[in-house]
Amino acid sequence: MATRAMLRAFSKSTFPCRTSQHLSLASVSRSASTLVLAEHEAGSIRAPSVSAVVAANVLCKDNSISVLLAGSGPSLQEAATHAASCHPSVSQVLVADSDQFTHPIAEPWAKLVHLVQQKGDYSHIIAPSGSFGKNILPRAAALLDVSPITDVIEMAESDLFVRPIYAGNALCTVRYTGANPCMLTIRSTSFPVPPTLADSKSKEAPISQVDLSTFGEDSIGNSRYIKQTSQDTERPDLGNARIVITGGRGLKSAENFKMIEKLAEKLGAAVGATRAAVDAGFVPNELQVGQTGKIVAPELYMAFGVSGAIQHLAGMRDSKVIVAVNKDADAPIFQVADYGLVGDLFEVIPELLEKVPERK
Ligand SMILES: Cc1cc2nc3c(=O)[nH]c(=O)nc-3n(C[C@H](O)[C@H](O)[C@H](O)COP(=O)(O)OP(=O)(O)OC[C@H]3O[C@@H](n4cnc5c(N)ncnc54)[C@H](O)[C@@H]3O)c2cc1C
Repeated sequence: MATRAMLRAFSKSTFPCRTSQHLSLASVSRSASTLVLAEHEAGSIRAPSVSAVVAANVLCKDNSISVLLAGSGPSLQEAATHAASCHPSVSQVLVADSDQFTHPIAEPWAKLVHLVQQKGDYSHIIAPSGSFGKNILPRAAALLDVSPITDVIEMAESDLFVRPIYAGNALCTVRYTGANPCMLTIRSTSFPVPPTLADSKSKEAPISQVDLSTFGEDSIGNSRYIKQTSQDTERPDLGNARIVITGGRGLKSAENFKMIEKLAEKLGAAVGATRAAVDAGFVPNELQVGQTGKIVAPELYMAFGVSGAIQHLAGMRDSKVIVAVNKDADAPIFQVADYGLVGDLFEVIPELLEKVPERK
């Protein structure tokens, strides 16, 4: 069985596809002052937004990171307090408090970014590469007349970034030669929050309100908030979980998929799925892992009845330890697995459920 280490070495060093899109040789000199667009929930800024601060810190060693939060009500103020102490490099938190931001709709947010950029003249604007950042950043970039760079996994220099292309099979180095601001979405799995940071109580940055007096009512645009549905809050968030248990088409039905959920419960894990499992209606599409789903990099990724299509691997190949169970010994998932078991998942999962102790 080819080991994952071999595959990684192949794709990251000897694979001939590390491309360079150096648009011009002239390097743009910037003194970095970065604005991070942060998403918050229940009075805290979300983990991917803290990763965006970690990424911003690679650019700005001189503590000049501003965090922008928008919303309304008391939970916004709680989130601002959290943002103010989430990383020692945060120099200020900007809060836009208005009913227009109660839901993260892209149009008013993009207009807000435009307004804040006009006042702050930031060299970089960074958002995490989830649905929040992917929704807002391109619109804000259009308003600011710059071209964003998405899915950055490495900040090589303040204007040189690495991002995956072809479903993660090649890495592309891009030099930004446009005008300020350089707008980026970052993959949070590539900028993990150091555990020591979560434990430490860092200094509190000042919090100030964004002046919205010039912010018109016309920013609502064509989008309308209908409702938000989210996964069971008892379970860890798929994007940040330490363990992910994924089921594929091999599970055969939504009823059988419940075995995956039971195992995840026992292990305190998040549940993932392949696109085939989602398309077959076993689980909702928020659980999809892969090129067109979520990108995960947990400590442990267990895949049951997953063939290992390239589009699926694009979302999980950076997991620390990969375990695969498949009845087909030639399934491509075994090429990236650290531990592989050729077997019938309908025998393996019940046995695991029996042997794994209940969580206290
Ligand atoms: C543009 C594009 C984007 C895509 N994006 C994604 C994406 O984001 N995520 C994604 O996952 N896919 C994505 N896909 C789809 C992808 O190409 C595959 O079709 C999909 O990942 C296959 O899912 P699967 O492994 O569950 O199903 P299959 O490929 O059908 O594999 C099922 C596996 O289960 C095994 N199996 C069956 N029964 C058992 C059993 N009893 N015990 C053990 N093993 C068993 C089989 O041997 C087989 O290997 C995308 C495709 C395209 C074209």
